[in-house]
Amino acid sequence: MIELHEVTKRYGAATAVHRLTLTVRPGHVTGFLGPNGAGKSTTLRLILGLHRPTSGTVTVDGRPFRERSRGLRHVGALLDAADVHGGRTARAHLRALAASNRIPRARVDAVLGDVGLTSAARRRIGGFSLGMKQRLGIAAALLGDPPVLLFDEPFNGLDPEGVRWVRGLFRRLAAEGRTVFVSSHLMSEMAHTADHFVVIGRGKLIAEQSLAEFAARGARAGVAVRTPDPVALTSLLTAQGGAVRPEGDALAVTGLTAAQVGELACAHRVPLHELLTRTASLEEAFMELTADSVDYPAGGPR
Ligand SMILES: Nc1ncnc2c1ncn2[C@@H]1O[C@H](COP(=O)(O)OP(=O)(O)OP(=O)(O)O)[C@@H](O)[C@H]1O
Repeated sequence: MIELHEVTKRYGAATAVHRLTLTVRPGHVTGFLGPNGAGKSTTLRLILGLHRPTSGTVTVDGRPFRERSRGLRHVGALLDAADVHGGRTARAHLRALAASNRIPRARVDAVLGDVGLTSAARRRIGGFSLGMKQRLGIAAALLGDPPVLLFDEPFNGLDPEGVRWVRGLFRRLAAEGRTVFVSSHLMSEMAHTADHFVVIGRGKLIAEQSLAEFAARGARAGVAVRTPDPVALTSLLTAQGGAVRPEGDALAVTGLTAAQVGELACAHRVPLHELLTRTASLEEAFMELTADSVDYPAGGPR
């Protein structure tokens, strides 16, 4: 379990993380989302003890991570796949990590196999593609068979097969009872990978919830219905407390379930041509949640 309590991190006058309190639990893949500059990488570095909080406490399984020797046995992390010694071979890199964490050498070839790099084990890392470096970084995170795993943007540079593999790997690690905390900008990937989400903006917690709760909160969540008699149906639905607005040739309804809409229409003999429950995509929900916290919005099309 990862616990942050009232954590603030300032760099000079800039506040990267502001009074952040959150718990990341075992048995789940928890997605860590936020716009550029929201404080995700800083938070991961605080968890790993690479930065000290200006105030507040950060613990992993009840203790600050910094206090643990042989850290890779407790927490495996991939922060920056490019941050490796290019002159070393993949195997030498992992052997050095294993030796300094008293991890049996046999684990090195095991994790190289797990990430599909066995045939590249003797090659120098400097010649690796970004995707291969990501795989190597994931191998390093798995090396100590740790109960807690942190990944910063792990999908970067991976081909579709790699993305699918990482997705399955994270789910497997969580199913084994580990804590898996993953930051990513790829909402669609996270929707397929994570079952819990933590969203931050400008260093502050915006939401901490399950995938279902997250998707249900978007403005597009609700019921869509098509009928040849929208006037009659609109007055029926609003009389029952629903909010109705036209959307193309359909009506978007909130405040009533699809079952309620269908039963009302049936009872009053209003024909329906289509009736469906909609959830917002993760991306839509994310955009709505973070709309006020975007530091670097892109200009619109010109
Ligand atoms: N070492 C540092 N010195 C000064 N400011 C920093 C430092 N590291 C981060 N910051 C600032 O803290 C804020 C949060 O940065 P951070 O990298 O944690 O965000 P992020 O959510 O990981 O962003 P991105 O999605 O773009 O990677 C930013 O405003 C950044 O400029």
